[in-house]
Amino acid sequence: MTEDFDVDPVDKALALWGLQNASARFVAGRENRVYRVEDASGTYALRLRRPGYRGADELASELHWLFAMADAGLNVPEPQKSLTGALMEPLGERHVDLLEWLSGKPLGQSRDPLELDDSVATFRDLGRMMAKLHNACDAWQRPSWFKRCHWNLDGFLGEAPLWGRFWENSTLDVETRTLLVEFREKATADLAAVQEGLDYGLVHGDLVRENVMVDGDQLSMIDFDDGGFGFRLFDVATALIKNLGEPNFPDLQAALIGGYREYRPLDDRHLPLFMGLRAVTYVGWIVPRMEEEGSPARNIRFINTARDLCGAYLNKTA
Ligand SMILES: Nc1ncnc2c1ncn2[C@@H]1O[C@H](COP(=O)(O)OP(=O)(O)O)[C@@H](O)[C@H]1O
Ligand SMILES: N[C@@H](CCOP(=O)(O)O)C(=O)O
Repeated sequence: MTEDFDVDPVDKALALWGLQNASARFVAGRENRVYRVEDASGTYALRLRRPGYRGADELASELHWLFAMADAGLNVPEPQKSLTGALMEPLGERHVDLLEWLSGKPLGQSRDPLELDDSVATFRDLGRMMAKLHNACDAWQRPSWFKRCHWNLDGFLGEAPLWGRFWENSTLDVETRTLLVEFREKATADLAAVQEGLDYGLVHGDLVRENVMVDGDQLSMIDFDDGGFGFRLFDVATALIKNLGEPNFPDLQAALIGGYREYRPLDDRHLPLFMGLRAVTYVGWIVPRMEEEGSPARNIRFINTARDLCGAYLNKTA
């Protein structure tokens, strides 16, 4: 369903935060609708959350989590309270929230080569920031009603994976489908065998380049929409997967893991499994989005990455 969100709902939303005189510029709308809002009091990200993706309890959980992480000194956008003192407000069929606007620009775009002065140093910093996030998550006392998704065995590989039944993507050729089905079976057995020993807790879930902001030597994280309970290696795999084409990928990986280990232990023996798991999530994610602009090319890219990573995993562990 398309919605015609022009000035009206945005004005209504701004008024809920007492920002009726602020200027608002549309920034993004593929998932949530995001506006950059500015007035004398500061700059903010107004988010009209997409309907149907997360329940009100999950959205509220995300905001309380974010608030706690900002409070703990993490570089994340602090949610702003509305005039009623709430972190989010209902607006029609949606919920809206207002976050602190973080300075800088995204670390990169998925399809383009990285353009960083020192990509290895940046990935070391990213590893450090990720470990600090995991530490702060473990230290945080969650409210009893806290509810987020679970990136666990079922969430990746069960009958209804969080991002969809990747093996049923109708564009898969027979050979690739067979490979992904085989990966699903093997990954299920392997994850079941090792999961008890793996670091598990709250994870960002989508630390791709677009969700890491860079301002000078300062990094920050946005978009906790897919955050939930998960294996910490999932965050590592997510941060790495869109960089596989970088000529210095092994150095980026080593730097990320090295930076992480400065603040938190990390057993990376099962990283290839999580690279495969991360890759197949995208093959499922694209299925209901196949008609969107850019989707055919994205779909091919996701399938190729999954074929490479899952194929490598199966060959290595055969
Ligand atoms: N707090 C923020 N500070 C700065 N930029 C933001 C902030 N929140 C969102 N943005 C910008 O808006 C874009 C979309 O926001 P995001 O939360 O990633 O939504 P979605 O994943 O739904 O597209 C981001 O890529 C970023 O450019
Ligand atoms: N989950 C991503 C998928 C887009 O991947 P990309 O590699 O094309 O950037 C999203 O939310 O956009």
